[in-house]
Amino acid sequence: MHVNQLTYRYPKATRPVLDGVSFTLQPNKLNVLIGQNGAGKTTLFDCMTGALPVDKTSLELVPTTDMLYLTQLMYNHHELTGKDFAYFIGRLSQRPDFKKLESYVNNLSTSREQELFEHLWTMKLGKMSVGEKKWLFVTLLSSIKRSLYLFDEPTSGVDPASRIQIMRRLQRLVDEGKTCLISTHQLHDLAQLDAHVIFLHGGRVLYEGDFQDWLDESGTTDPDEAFVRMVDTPLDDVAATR
Ligand SMILES: Nc1ncnc2c1ncn2[C@@H]1O[C@H](COP(=O)(O)OP(=O)(O)OP(=O)(O)O)[C@@H](O)[C@H]1O
Repeated sequence: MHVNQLTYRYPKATRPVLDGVSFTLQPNKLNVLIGQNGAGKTTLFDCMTGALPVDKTSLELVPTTDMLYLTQLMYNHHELTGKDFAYFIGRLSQRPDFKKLESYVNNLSTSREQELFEHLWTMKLGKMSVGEKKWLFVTLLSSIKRSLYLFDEPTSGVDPASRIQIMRRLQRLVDEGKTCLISTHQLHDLAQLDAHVIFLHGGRVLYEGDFQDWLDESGTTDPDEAFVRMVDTPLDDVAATR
């Protein structure tokens, strides 16, 4: 799946947020979109999923009905319990067997995940912590069968242990042959994964490739430092590499 020369400008904005963005999603790696606040990551997800109107010829993806997109603004009805939300997801995915707690729990890989799921089953969404809700949403939504999964910052506000659980769940999707694109600011988490990095900067893709190669090219083992070095690159130099 490819994105080719995608351009998007918000109405009334003077400059496009995305200005000829091109990359190829790797099916066997976790694709990770990184970039500064305001670089256009959410805008890119919205363009890819049809939430924003773009020239369709710039998108070589599966149909939107075969995508799953978890936005940062997660659906949130405070009175719904984890179980209610699971029913809702079960209806979406047309999998009636998801009406039972056991069918979810059996799918979970660790006892910690199983305990957390049972804990959240009867809890209202309004009472869950940010991290608990994110973990629950990613866990339930990743059970829906799609070819392309897009998760906008699935681990922001999540403690390190739960971040690892979420990343493992995403890795499992990749292992099952699904294509997965996430955005994150937690770059150290990527060291544990086989990540394909897409670095968005100045409206363009400044780097696309393996996480480890990116570190090597940046001349540091610290991904945060590599990030700073990239965003410190003058935009004229970005233009020169186009
Ligand atoms: N509806 C809108 N109208 C006009 N400008 C917008 C709109 N939504 C976002 N923008 C602008 O587009 C730019 C990209 O925003 P976007 O949310 O895509 O960034 P992001 O990379 O996801 O940032 P973050 O890491 O903070 O989540 C920002 O400058 C933002 O102010």
